[in-house]
Amino acid sequence: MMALLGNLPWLLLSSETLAKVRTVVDVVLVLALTYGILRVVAERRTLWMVRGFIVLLFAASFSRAIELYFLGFVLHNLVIGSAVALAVILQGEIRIFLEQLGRGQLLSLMQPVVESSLTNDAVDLIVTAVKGLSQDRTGALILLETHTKLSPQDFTHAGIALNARLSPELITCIFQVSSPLHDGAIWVRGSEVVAAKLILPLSDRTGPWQLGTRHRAALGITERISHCVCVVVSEETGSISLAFKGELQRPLTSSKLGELLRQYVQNQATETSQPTQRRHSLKFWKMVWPLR
Ligand SMILES: Nc1ncnc2c1ncn2[C@@H]1O[C@H](COP(=O)(O)OP(=O)(O)OP(=O)(O)O)[C@@H](O)[C@H]1O
Repeated sequence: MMALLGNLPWLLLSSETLAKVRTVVDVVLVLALTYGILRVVAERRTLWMVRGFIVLLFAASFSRAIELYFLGFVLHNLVIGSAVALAVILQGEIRIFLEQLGRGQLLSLMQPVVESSLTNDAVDLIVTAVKGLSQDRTGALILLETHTKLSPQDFTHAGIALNARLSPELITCIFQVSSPLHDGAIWVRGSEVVAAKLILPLSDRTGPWQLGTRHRAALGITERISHCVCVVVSEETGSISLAFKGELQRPLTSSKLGELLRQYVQNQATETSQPTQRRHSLKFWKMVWPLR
């Protein structure tokens, strides 16, 4: 009886309408799944891969729908190959996705991406360290996350994990030439030094100055990823530079560096204090469409 009552609304619909409803539900579910996956994947290059995969998937389905069987066959096999490659590359993200599914936290897939922040306190500590390094002409490369997490795949080599509390003494110590960790960059998230000895992707640009590899590494990572800034101290001259979105500001005094970094903190706070709903839709469209 209950089953009959439950089926009543469906019985009232014609089979044609039912087919249309089913198609709409099907499309909505696929879009929701795509949205969920894109929400979990915060990192830009990973997002490119996932987006490429989704395009391939749609292309394969579309070519079959319009009966281009040979193209459909090739695309279908490409999808399978890419799925295997993605499963290997995106182990971490897939694990998070499956964990959330397993815990029944479907709604959390729609939540904003977890954000980590560069704080004014962290800026003060970094500026103190940079001031000392600059005076001693100790070369340094400090990568700072701003409002979205970086991941080891962003780097050419992810270095050595530290997960240590940020302090001027720690930074100074790491960059001493005698330290086994001094070569490469350090990665700072909030008030933590996540890792040292990172190798960053190099930029092809040399700019008006004949830039060495330390500065080109700062440009390289900030060209590729917009949610980070990179502080460079030149070993040769002690000059301080700041890279953001592939642009280098130099030479800076330590107080100017502090001022610029606090501005980033301020911008980040403004960005994350937008009404949640608007932020969701903006982030979604930013993810689906505009990546440089
Ligand atoms: N891809 C990279 N990622 C991270 N660090 C790097 C990278 N390439 C070079 N470095 C760091 O830069 C150092 C070499 O700096 P180099 O003299 O070539 O650059 P620079 O920009 O002229 O810097 P400086 O003015 O300090 O000499 C290396 O010892 C290493 O610590």
